Amino acid sequence: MKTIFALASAQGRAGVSVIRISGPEAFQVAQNMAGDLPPPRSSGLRVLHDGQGAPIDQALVLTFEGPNSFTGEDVVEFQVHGSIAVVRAVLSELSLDPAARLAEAGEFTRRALENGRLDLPKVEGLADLIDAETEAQRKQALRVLSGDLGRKVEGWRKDLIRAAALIEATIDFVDEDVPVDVTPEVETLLAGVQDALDKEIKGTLVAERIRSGFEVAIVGPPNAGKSTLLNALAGRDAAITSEIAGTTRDIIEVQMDLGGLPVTLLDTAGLRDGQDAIELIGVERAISRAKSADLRVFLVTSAEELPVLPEPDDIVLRPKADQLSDKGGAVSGKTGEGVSELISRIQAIFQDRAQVVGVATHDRHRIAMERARDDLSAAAERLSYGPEFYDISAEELRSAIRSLESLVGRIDVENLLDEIFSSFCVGK
Ligand SMILES: Nc1nc2c(ncn2[C@@H]2O[C@H](COP(=O)(O)OP(=O)(O)OP(=O)(O)O)[C@@H](O)[C@H]2O)c(=O)[nH]1
Ligand SMILES: [K+]
Ligand SMILES: [Mg+2]
Repeated sequence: MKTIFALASAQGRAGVSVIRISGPEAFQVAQNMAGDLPPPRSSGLRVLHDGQGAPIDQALVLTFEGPNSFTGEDVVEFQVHGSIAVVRAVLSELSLDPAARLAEAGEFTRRALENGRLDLPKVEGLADLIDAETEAQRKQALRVLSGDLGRKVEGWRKDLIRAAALIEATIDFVDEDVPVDVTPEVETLLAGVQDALDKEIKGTLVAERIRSGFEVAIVGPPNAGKSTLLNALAGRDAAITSEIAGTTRDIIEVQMDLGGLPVTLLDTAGLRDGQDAIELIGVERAISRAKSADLRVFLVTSAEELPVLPEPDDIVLRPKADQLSDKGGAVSGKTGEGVSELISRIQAIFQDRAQVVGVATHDRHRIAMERARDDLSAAAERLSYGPEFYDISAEELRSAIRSLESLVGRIDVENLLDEIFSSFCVGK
């Protein structure tokens, strides 16, 4: 394994930049620049030199001896002044060392995985944590990174292995006429895992929203004040507003952090018939995006104006509250009346939906769990056909176990790695 190095902190000017070196020759490579290293798991101030002995910068040097490091290999970190020139000089000096090369994107994490320092969900959690922009995203990523999913999968796996063993034991006794009915215990084990899988599968769909954002579409007739409301919610002039009906045509998207939850607000074209061809395309898009959004805010003066049937959580408000004497259920983007109530309402709806998120958070998790669940129901059904089907039932259980193992990366990992690591940047 070649020793690798990279800038581990963000590119550009900063107070401090961190350069990480990992691999069997990390200590030697670091010594060539820093002289004597501090003992493992401690830090020391050193002057980094180039090959001619000229100083580059003063650095705080941290040493970690494998396997007790992020990658599981010997690791040295240089904390240097966060200057573009300093970082460039240190990296180019390191690249002159024949014992080391620049790391590829995600290569540190990949080594951590290969050395058993992280399992696959933890790698995904780490990627999510690095990408996290809101509180909900940070918490969700941390749950994955903490290894909860790996522990849960281990529990399910144990239950299924026990169930398979019970079935197989019965198969051995079938000829000997020993009446051991293990099916009640097997059924209980299978039902327990199936239940848990169902819950987690449901949660992954919402978890995906926490990562990418919940969509909220604002819909209503032309000139209802949709764009004005969007601007008020976003706190900036994201959409053009005017007294001309049919101002908005394309869908305008604004990303917001709503009480820690990522939300994408959609402003849509006013819904009406028989205008020019371009406006009609806008109306079609408005309707289809409104339907697929997670929530709709209708700005309408009467029920007849509703373009689609509201779903249970949807919010129906009357526009231009400032012009109404009865302001109940009305909002005004212009004066701000009712806007903070609307924000709280949207926030409460999504916080409520976010409750169902368990420890599985990725599409990859969902797909593996769905496969396991399908195998489990097949196994359970077969079991009920009687002893002649125990063989095939046990085989289906083993297939379910394999699906769960792929979830934590025990098997079938190689083809997944490239996909997962492609989202990492160099130095992670
Ligand atoms: N009095 C009052 N006027 C408003 C309010 N909201 C919007 N308006 C005015 O109503 C007109 C239309 O506002 P827009 O925000 O462009 O309406 P829209 O629903 O986006 O219109 P389209 O994009 O054409 O469908 C503008 O002249 C706004 O200034 C409000 O709350 N109160
Ligand atoms: K308008
Ligand atoms: Mg508009």
